[in-house]
Amino acid sequence: MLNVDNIQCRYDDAPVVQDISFHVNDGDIACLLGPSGCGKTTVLRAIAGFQSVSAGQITIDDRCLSRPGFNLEPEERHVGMVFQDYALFPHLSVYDNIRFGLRKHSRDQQRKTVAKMLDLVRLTGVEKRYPHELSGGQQQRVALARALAPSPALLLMDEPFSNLDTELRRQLSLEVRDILKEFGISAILVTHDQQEAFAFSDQVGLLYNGQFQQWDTPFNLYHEPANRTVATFIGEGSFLPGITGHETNIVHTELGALIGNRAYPWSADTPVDVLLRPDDVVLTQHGGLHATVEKKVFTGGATVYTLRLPSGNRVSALLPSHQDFALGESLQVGTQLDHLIAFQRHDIAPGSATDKADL
Ligand SMILES: Nc1ncnc2c1ncn2[C@@H]1O[C@H](COP(=O)(O)OP(=O)(O)OP(=O)(O)O)[C@@H](O)[C@H]1O
Repeated sequence: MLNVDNIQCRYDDAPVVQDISFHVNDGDIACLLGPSGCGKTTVLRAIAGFQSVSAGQITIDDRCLSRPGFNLEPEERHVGMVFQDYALFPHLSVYDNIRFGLRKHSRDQQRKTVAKMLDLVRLTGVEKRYPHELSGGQQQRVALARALAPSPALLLMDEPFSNLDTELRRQLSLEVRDILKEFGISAILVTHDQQEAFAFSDQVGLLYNGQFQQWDTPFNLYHEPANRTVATFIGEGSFLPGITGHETNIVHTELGALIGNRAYPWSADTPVDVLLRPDDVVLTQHGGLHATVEKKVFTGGATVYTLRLPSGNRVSALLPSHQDFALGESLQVGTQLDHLIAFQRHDIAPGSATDKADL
């Protein structure tokens, strides 16, 4: 449906994002994730028509929206937008805010659409109120209703939940996802919150320094990171040094011989770093290694421990919180892995194809 083909955007003649390609299928929710300043909003603004492209093109259903020298007006794109700060008109009632994009429709049609939208965002009954008479969460629902009222082909959302407190943020983002899915609305979310990106989206693109590091499902970003940047940014994890064995799927580490399920491209005795997620590190009864509890973060159902291994290397372990270990306590730990993600150490530039292997 939406096709972003190799676009580049510039500010003051310097490229800010480049080589950006992805597509969004009908009814899919995509997400642009990345640290502050990596270019997420710039890509979103290019799709909305507020930012021109200096290379590549953007199309919706084969209709060209942008290419160098051509920028279809934002209002001609059939794209809705929801912003972080709600951007409601303060002097207009909820009713008038929602019907703002429906000025070409008949009064009767406007009334029916506004009622339908209020029902959709579960706000029926507040149409006469003004934005300042609503909570932040309610204002954002009105903004969503306003953006969806003209039936856009695509909804763009720029950090729409970040002005809300944590609990409301989680709750509203799940509700909005349900609404989009129920009505088959395609959308792109911009966020720097990884948990939000994972819970909300079908596909996530990780942007770093203006370039995509990986465009994939949340599951693959977590379990199959394409390079060190993705492995470091996504999820919690530690890199444990190891040496490849003579068998092409084994890495020898302090935590024992870790066995992957695929062959790696390196010769024996190559220094590598193995990515260990906190749920890969487990307590063992027999064998294993003694590790000292250095830090602990209680998260409710589980506790994340930072463990120091005899070598001084540190790993994280996610353990059920009913087993409560004290700082300084010694635990016997091992690993439980489905497959290995390893990166060759130092001698190849991070991010290059041969730098990484799934084992
Ligand atoms: N109008 C502008 N003129 C010049 N540089 C800009 C302009 N807007 C953004 N930039 C720069 O472009 C880069 C990308 O900005 P952008 O807003 O797209 O990042 P972002 O990933 O959305 O960040 P954040 O999460 O902080 O909103 C930043 O370095 C920013 O300083």
